[in-house]
Amino acid sequence: MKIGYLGPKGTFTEMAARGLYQKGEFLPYRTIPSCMDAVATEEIDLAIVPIENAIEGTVNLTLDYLIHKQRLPIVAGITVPIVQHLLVHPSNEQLKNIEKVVSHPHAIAQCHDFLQTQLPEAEWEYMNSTAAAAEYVAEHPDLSVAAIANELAAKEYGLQINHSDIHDYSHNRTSFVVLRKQAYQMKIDGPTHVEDKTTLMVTLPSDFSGALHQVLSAFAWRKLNLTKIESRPTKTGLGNYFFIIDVQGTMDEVLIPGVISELEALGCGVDILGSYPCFSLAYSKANA
Ligand SMILES: O=C(O)C(=O)C[C@]1(C(=O)O)C=C[C@@H](O)C=C1
Repeated sequence: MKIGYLGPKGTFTEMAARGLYQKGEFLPYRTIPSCMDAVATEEIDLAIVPIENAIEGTVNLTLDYLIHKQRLPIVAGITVPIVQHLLVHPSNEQLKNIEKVVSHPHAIAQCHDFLQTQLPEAEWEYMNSTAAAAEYVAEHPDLSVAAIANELAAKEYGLQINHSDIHDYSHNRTSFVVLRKQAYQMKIDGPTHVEDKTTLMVTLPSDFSGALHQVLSAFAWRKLNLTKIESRPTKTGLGNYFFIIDVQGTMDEVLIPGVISELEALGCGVDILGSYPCFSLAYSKANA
C-alpha cells in the first residue's frame, strides 16, 4: 500500500502516517495539494494531511483544497501530540545570533510567545512544512537561521536542539485526516480509537433569516452531538460561506440521514465529506 504524506521526511504528518499504519510504502510529498492530487490520480492509495491544530485552528489549505479542488472522502482521522523545538545547524549554536526562523506557518504561530521574547529581532520565513524548514537549515550552514520542527527532523537532518519545548501552550495537538479515492475503511490497529465522526458541509439558502438556527435545531432535537462547526468562504463573493460540521457518530440509517433530509427541505445544500473512525497517538519520545 502506498501512503503519501506531507513531507519531506521528519514531519509531524509522517508521525501521524506511521502511527496509523505499521506497514506500507511511505511517500513524502512537498505540498498538501500535491499529496491530495496523488490520491486522485491513484499514484498513491492514501494521503495523510494536517487539518486542525489545537493552538492555531484549521489548516485552511487542506480544508479549502478538499472542498474546492479535490473532493476526496475522509476515511480516518488521528490526533498527534505536537512538541516544537528550535533547531540549528551544529556549526551555529548561539541563540542570540539567529537572524531568521523558518517553519510551517502553523508551527511559527504555535511558538509566538517564545519568538517574541527570545528572538524579537529575528525575521520569519514560512516553509511548506516543519521538516522542509529543518532541511533548509541543514543545507544553509552559512546562514544564521533556525528551524521550528520536531526531534525526528533534528535526527533526520543532523541538526541540534537549541531550545526544546518552545510551543506556547502545553496540550498542543494536531489532527490529521486520511483521504482515499473510494470511501471504504481499512482496519487500523495500533493507535487508540477515540470516537467516530461524520463531517458534513452545509450551504445555507440565501435570504432565509434564522437559517443557521434551524440547521442547528435539526441536530439538537435528534440529540446529535456536534464537536465542531466552522465557516469557510465559498469563494463566490464576500459574505458567502459554507459551514463544516462535525457530528459525533458514524453515518447511521436513521438520525444523520434524517438531518440531511430536513436540511435539504430547508433549502440547504448538504455534502458528506466523510464518516470515519478517529484515533489518537499518545505522547512518546518519538514526538518529543
Ligand atoms: O507535518 C508537519 O510537520 C507540518 O509542517 C504541518 C503542520 C500543520 O499543518 O499543522 C503539522 C503539525 C504542526 O501543527 C505544524 C505544522
